[in-house]
Amino acid sequence: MLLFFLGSAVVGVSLGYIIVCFIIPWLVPFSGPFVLLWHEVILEPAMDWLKGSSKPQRMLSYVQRHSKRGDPDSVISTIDIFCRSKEWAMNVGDEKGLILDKLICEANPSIVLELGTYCGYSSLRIARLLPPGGRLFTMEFNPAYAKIAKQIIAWAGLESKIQVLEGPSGDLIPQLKKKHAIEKCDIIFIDHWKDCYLPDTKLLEECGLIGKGTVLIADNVTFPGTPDYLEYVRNSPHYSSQYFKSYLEYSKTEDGLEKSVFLG
Ligand SMILES: C[S@@+](CC[C@H](N)C(=O)[O-])C[C@H]1O[C@@H](n2cnc3c(N)ncnc32)[C@H](O)[C@@H]1O
Repeated sequence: MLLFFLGSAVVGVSLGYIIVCFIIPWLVPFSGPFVLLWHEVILEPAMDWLKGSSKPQRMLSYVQRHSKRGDPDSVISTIDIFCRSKEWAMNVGDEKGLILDKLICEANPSIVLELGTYCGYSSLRIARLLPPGGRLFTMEFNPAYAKIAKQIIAWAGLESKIQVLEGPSGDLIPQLKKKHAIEKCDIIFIDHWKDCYLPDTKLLEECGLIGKGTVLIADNVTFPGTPDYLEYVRNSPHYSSQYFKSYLEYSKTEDGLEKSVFLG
């Protein structure tokens, strides 16, 4: 009887171990909602508790230990390695990142605005491609994320090209013209909370920061999805819009970028 009980316990624990350590992590990348649930709601708080640090702090420390200081490409690829092999994070990621790179190079922008900095991954991708004199303004309302982003940007040596503006985009956008002498944005990379995409786009229009030729690049338009924003840019006679299919960062779930050029 005791042997049967012990045997059942060993089989149960082994099965649980296999499910938690192998089957769930293998299945997670195929389902967007599971990616977020597993990584953001289950793993991240557990790691924070076990390690006594936040994920952005662990990312910064990994970057400082494994990347070449002053080399943005090395910092970017090190963050990708961290996110693929250690902990998933909500950067635009390496696959959509290549599309973003291409769109930035095609537009050759002088002034770029980014909505949603997080740890500065996409800021680095964009800023390293700017022409001499080009500037990136990036907005982040979480002070802890903004602090890490500034340190990662400084580690990559791009602090002269990137200005991190701390606060909610809805408050910061109306200040851009006067406070930062911006006439209009050449590119706007939209990657903050998904329900802010449409109201902030309309606010940018009202403030005169979107002009003829301004290119909007919106991330996560398929997953988690931004239906109201897509409906607006795809049906407005003022925009010419194009979808670039890809995958949710560090996963196998479909996602994509929407490029929308303001026609005037
Ligand atoms: C998806 S992450 C940005 C990822 C980043 N663009 C990258 O690819 O590396 C979204 C970020 O936007 C910030 N955020 C969300 N809504 C915001 C708002 N209204 N104003 C400023 N920051 C916001 C969040 O705190 C979060 O850090």
